[in-house]
Amino acid sequence: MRRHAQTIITSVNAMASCTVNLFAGSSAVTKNSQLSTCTAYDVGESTNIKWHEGGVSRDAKEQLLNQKGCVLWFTGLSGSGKSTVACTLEHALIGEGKLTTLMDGDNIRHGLNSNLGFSSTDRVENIRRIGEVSKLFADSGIITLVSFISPYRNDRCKVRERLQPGQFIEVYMKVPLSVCETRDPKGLYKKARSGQLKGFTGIDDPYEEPENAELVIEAAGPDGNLRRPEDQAAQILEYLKLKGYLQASQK
Ligand SMILES: Nc1ncnc2c1ncn2[C@@H]1O[C@H](COP(=O)(O)OS(=O)(=O)O)[C@@H](OP(=O)(O)O)[C@H]1O
Ligand SMILES: Nc1ncnc2c1ncn2[C@@H]1O[C@H](COP(=O)(O)OP(=O)(O)O)[C@@H](O)[C@H]1O
Repeated sequence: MRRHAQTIITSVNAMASCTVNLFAGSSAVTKNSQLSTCTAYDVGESTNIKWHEGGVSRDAKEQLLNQKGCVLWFTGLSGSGKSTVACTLEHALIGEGKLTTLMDGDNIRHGLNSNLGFSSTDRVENIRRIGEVSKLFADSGIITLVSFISPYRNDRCKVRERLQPGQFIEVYMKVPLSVCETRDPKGLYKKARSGQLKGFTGIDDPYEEPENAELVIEAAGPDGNLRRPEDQAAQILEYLKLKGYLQASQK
């Protein structure tokens, strides 16, 4: 009962700051009208909408889970190991008693984003949409792993801007094209090289490397040998522990 009351107080306090963060990162927000009880806004294509305040705060959820909600954004060429390492890391986090979710480009394109292809316009929308979904998860205190090529720097920056400072952790799978191409588990590089597949990232579509990624996961270790996915995932887990993501803020 006491804990319940505390949670409610925290939520009410959080409501006060809600309006400040309301439209952070949104574009084209204009006041539309003063309705009888509230102010209505136009946002993008949506008109006469109002933000509903008063949900349970992120902090209350983080206390419940004893972790900090964040987005681990894996980016890199096809075959760089994004899915493998994200998956390995997710298992390790669950082993530590943490709540996670994992969104993978290939899988999300089977459902939510099945209406998108690989034109630059569609890739932009793919990343915008997943950026928004990942924000919803992170704002619920969940450690959110996102594994998309996300080739354009500007799109990744926009997702970062939508999140609170420290909530977006860019993980760059820095694996040379030659290594990815040798792996080629789906035979897509072969198809792209032969001209059967057009607009393939790294071949005839650009990949813009991150400039300030929180984590750069190198393909090879100091001995020059290729690193194992388990070791790459361990590097990320260590970072999360060191930076305090695996516990809630102290009260
Ligand atoms: N033209 C082209 N370019 C790049 N990748 C292609 C393409 N066509 C299909 N695929 C397959 O789709 C997977 C990448 O999807 P993403 O949603 O991560 O791509 S993006 O972020 O919108 O660029 C990617 O999966 P991964 O290999 O896991 O990265 C490919 O299997
Ligand atoms: N660290 C690694 N060392 C060797 N092979 C790897 C490593 N990480 C991934 N792989 C292999 O490379 C291929 C591509 O990995 P995947 O995780 O599907 O990459 P992506 O999601 O970036 O396309 C798979 O066959 C996987 O088993």
